[in-house]
Amino acid sequence: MRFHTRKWVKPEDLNPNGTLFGGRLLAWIDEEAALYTVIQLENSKIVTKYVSEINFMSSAKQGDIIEIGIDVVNFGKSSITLKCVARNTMTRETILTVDNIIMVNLDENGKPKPHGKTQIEFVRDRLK
Ligand SMILES: CCCCCCCCCCCCCCCC(=O)SCCNC(=O)CCNC(=O)[C@H](O)C(C)(C)COP(=O)(O)OP(=O)(O)OC[C@H]1O[C@@H](n2cnc3c(N)ncnc32)[C@H](O)[C@@H]1OP(=O)(O)O
Repeated sequence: MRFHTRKWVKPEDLNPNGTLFGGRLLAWIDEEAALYTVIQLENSKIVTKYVSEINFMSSAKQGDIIEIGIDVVNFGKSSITLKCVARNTMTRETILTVDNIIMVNLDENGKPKPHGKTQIEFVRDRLK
């Protein structure tokens, strides 16, 4: 799994207990999954369709740095299934895992559209 994104936990990211607000982390993950999908499917019209169980395993505090990793579980016809791990850079503890995030490729009318992709592509390979 590749960890592309880092986030710094700031005061506005905390819950009343003083630890990272779970909803904030989920928003970061949704954004990361959307960007990953846009790049892989080469289409900016995509949506989050389904998110499986989310397992919060540890927390983070102000000043911690969070890394978000995404990997592809499956390429469907119009969908792509991703999995995600968020971890604390300093402690290397896993903060949460999400087994299945289903993103759907859309046409101009907002209907599912086949994306034609079957494997992860890297930008450097597209340039060849
Ligand atoms: C350098 C780059 C710069 C880029 C710079 C621009 C960036 C720009 C980003 C903009 C992107 C932001 C995105 C942010 C993330 C949101 O905020 S998304 C907003 C929240 N999500 C939504 O509003 C989605 C609302 N739902 C829908 O519109 C419809 O349900 C959908 C998604 C069109 C699907 O319609 P549907 O009739 O259910 O379609 P259906 O054909 O049954 O299923 C489609 C696929 O989904 C699968 N599926 C459907 N339901 C399920 C389910 N419950 N479980 C599993 N799979 C399912 C099906 O199996 C099918 O997969 P395939 O077999 O085709 O692979």
